[in-house]
Amino acid sequence: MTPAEIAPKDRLIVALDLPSVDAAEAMIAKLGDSVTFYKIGYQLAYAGGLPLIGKLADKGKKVFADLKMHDIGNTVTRGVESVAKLGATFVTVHAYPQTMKGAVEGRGSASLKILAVTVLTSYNDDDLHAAGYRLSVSELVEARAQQAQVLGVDGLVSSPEEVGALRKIVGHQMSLVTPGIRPAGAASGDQKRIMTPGRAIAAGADYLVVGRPVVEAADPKAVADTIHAEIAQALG
Ligand SMILES: O=c1ccn([C@@H]2O[C@H](COP(=O)(O)O)[C@@H](O)[C@H]2O)c(=O)[nH]1
Repeated sequence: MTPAEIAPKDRLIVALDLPSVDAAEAMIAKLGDSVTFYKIGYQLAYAGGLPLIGKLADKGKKVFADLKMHDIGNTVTRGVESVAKLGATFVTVHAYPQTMKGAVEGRGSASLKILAVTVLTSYNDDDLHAAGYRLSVSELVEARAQQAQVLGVDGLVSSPEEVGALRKIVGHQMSLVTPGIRPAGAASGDQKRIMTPGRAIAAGADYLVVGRPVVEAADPKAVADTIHAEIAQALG
């Protein structure tokens, strides 16, 4: 999908990092028409949140199943086959060659898009070295993007800091999805590679993932609306 084909409202993906389906449904009600795209990750998925994917899809919302799969290829293939039946738009896998190959096989011709997580946005070079990698964050993100492209993956998850370099590698063939988004003045928490919504869009990100700055806000809808306004301004 080219940037012009993405509905501006869909560019903000709100991470429903909440402890229960009831809490998630209350947040979705608060956000109302302001948010069209939601992300379900570990916290909600393991609290019984997977059926929300179909419920949200039935209401015309899009859902990103942030399951960050990583296992032997056959298990990833079968897992993605199951996720493809839930109604999600995106599912994540870690950007290891066997994992990405298995995921693309499991997707087959389904409409589900596979996103490969390049290097988590809470990691910097020191964290990668502590985990045994010799490459820097930017080198590893770029190497994994090249592998993902060859294997037929649909999109990449990276920090907005890498988006410019990634566009040069993958053009507009792959969607670039960026967590690590912080409105000016928001606490970074455990995120290490961060950018504001406006700068991330200007850098070329297709989708922005925002969790705590929205779901922990006193007025989540007001924060989501402000992010949309910043996105619109950056898009010109
Ligand atoms: O590299 C990654 C991949 C996924 N995430 C997820 O995005 C949200 C970000 O939440 P914030 O509260 O806005 O920090 C969260 O669900 C992560 O699991 C990521 O942050 N970085």
